[in-house]
Amino acid sequence: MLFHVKMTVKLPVDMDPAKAAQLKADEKELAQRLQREGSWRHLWRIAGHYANYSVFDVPSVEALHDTLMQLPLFPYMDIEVDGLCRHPSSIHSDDR
Ligand SMILES: O=C(O)CC1=CCC(=O)O1
Repeated sequence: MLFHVKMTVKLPVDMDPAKAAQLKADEKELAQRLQREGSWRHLWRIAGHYANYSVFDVPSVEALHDTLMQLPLFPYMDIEVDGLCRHPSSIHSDDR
């Protein structure tokens, strides 16, 4: 199942810079592992915002929820999710 996810990062302005740097490093490590494994299909910065648009390919809504919950930045993000399905006019033979 494909999901379009918007993540907006909202770190507290008074967060210890070392803690913020560690969270970002941990987030990057997990995000890159999930990309290599194939479940985090796309990761795009939204220009001008501390936010991203991502596409996840996971077996279920529960799997998406579990994945998002384990992100180190999860407590500091607003997350919006849209489920995706094939458009009848799409010319692509698979969902990539
Ligand atoms: O910077 C972001 O948009 C949050 C984030 C997601 C994966 C990552 O490495 O950072």
